[in-house]
Amino acid sequence: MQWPLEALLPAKGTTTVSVVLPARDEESTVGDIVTVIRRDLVERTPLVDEIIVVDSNSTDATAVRAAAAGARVVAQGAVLPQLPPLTGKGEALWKGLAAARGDIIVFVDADLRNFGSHFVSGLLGPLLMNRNIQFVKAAYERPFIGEDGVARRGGGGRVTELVARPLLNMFWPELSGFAQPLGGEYAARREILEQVPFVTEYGVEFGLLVDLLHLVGLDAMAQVDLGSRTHSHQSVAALGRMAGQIMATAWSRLERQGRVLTSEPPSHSLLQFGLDGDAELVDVAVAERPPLASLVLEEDVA
Ligand SMILES: O=c1ccn([C@@H]2O[C@H](COP(=O)(O)OP(=O)(O)O[C@H]3O[C@H](CO)[C@@H](O)[C@H](O)[C@H]3O)[C@@H](O)[C@H]2O)c(=O)[nH]1
Ligand SMILES: O=C(O)[C@H](O)COP(=O)(O)O
Repeated sequence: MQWPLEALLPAKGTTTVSVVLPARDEESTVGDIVTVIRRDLVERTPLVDEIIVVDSNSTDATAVRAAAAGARVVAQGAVLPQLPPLTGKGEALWKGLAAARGDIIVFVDADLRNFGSHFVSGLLGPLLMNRNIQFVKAAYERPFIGEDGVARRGGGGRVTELVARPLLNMFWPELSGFAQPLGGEYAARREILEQVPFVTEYGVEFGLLVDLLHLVGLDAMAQVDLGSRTHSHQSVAALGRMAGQIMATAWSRLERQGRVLTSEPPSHSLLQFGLDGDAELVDVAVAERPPLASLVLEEDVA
């Protein structure tokens, strides 16, 4: 289904829309993405009310590039500074939600290499046109772009294929129809995002899908086909750590839903081996932020 801007604009009415981009060291892509959103969806067709880049402890020029392109840049640690800081992508998204003012929040990764404004307008389509829809997830083909620059169809999304999809089919088969459960592009109404916890690190997308299914039910969750998505690939070792975080997230939800009983908690240590046989013990634990709506801020009680 197509979502022409001329149909979306009247449907938007007074609804406000925030686009939130979590970004850690994305100086090479974040500026172009912000520029396209601002040009197409703020200036030409005013569908988007604010663009926020959450600078996730970058050590490069991410914040400068994002601001120069027209985003409001917030440092992850500067949002809700009274809370002890946590790390990772989930933390960046939760802080982005806290900083955003829109009725609808659109999350977009800041490392996309083939970004077009249809990523945002496509995600907005079902939410603006149908009041019953609460959450929209993007689907796309995910090629793997090798060092030779050649795109290999079906080669991307390795953690999705090897970890997330099998886990979802095993334990939450209602969610198996989401073609890209780990993808970073999705949109939702603020009021439901504020009612679910956010897992830190890379467990956030898996946790949100499972928790939102519980909160709003499958009929309120939609999917849009956005064509193809290319991004920066991480190393296999980094994806191993991501996989560990996603398994830890799945386990926490199984426990919470009373579907597993455990006499001792699973280990969160992962022993990884380098090319020289050198071993490194890494921590794949994930923390969790509470639903934003449950947060009693000091200024609220004062
Ligand atoms: O500590 C972090 C780590 C990442 N990011 C940003 O989050 C986005 C996605 O991170 P990336 O490292 O590119 O993740 P992928 O390897 O692409 O992982 C995929 O799978 C993850 C687990 O579901 C999702 O979080 C990602 O969105 C999805 O693209 C990018 O804009 C990053 O800059 C942060 O803001 N803070
Ligand atoms: O979603 C995933 O599986 C991870 O982002 C890894 O993606 P990649 O295999 O395309 O790097």
